Amino acid sequence: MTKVMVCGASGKMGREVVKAVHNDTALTLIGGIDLKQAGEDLGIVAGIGALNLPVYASLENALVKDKPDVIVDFTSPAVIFENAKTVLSAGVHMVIGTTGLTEEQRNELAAIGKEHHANCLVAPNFSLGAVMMMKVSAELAPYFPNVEIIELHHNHKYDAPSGTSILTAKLINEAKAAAGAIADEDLTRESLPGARGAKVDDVTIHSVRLPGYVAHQQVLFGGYDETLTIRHDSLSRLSFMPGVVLACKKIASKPGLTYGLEHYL
Ligand SMILES: NC(=O)C1=CN([C@@H]2O[C@H](COP(=O)(O)OP(=O)(O)OC[C@H]3O[C@@H](n4cnc5c(N)ncnc54)[C@H](OP(=O)(O)O)[C@@H]3O)[C@@H](O)[C@H]2O)C=CC1
Ligand SMILES: O=C(O)C1=N[C@H](C(=O)O)C[C@H](O)C1
Repeated sequence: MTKVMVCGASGKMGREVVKAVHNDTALTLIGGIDLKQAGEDLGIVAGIGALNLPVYASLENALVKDKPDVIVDFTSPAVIFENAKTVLSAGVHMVIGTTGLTEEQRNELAAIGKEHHANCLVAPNFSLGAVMMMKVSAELAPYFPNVEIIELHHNHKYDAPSGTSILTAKLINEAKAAAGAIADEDLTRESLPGARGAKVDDVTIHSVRLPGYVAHQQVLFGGYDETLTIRHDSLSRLSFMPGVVLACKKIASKPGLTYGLEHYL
């Protein structure tokens, strides 16, 4: 049985992860970490009734009390780098759903994990549909090198652009570079700063934040008198749970730091 702790346990994602891990027969939930709900019962925090499991005030507190096989982190871009350093240095595998890690930070974490024999998955999106959207977008990009992304999220999201859109743009840019495909030059002048969105190399990303949305993304390809749009919608946070559970089960057999759930499928 794989012993799992959930960091960010009382958050929107954390509560769903607590339930999903608790409901899986191959995983054993042993505790959670969350600042404000520390000292409470993890099951009560997740809304499923008492489980007689602790919520710790910090990762450090949790790791001196018990040693999980895996820590799943859904906290915030402001703390994820420090959290990951703490977990990997303790020799514990880490499944990271939290967005915001830079390439440089991922490289540093890979080195720490290697030194302490701890594996790490950084997955900006755990839903199967989103992974397929990214894969198909990369396959289309050499044929349609003119591409923009619109990502739409709830208004409590910490970051913009989303982690998913950044990884999508990276995969598209890599596919275009490998094929030698080049987009038309964008000669537009912005009459209002920000009107054309943000660039990740050759791909423009537009971020929408509104109440009512969960997590959605469109990848728009423009061609010769035609357009092609790929759209993915997470209708609730349950869409991420099969990917999180799969990652907890597989991480012990995936050495090093992996970026993207596609490498686990
Ligand atoms: N990879 C994926 O598939 C997905 C990734 N995400 C990402 O996950 C992250 C969290 O999203 P979401 O659940 O919506 O956010 P929430 O704000 O709902 O939850 C974050 C939780 O983490 C807690 N927290 C903050 N700092 C710490 C810390 N140092 N130690 C322990 N707990 C801490 C917060 O507590 P407090 O409120 O007290 O600060 C809060 O309870 C974001 O980066 C988001 O983009 C979201 C959905 C899917
Ligand atoms: O904050 C969110 O909600 C989400 N964050 C991730 C991202 O930034 O891509 C994954 C998903 O889009 C939901």
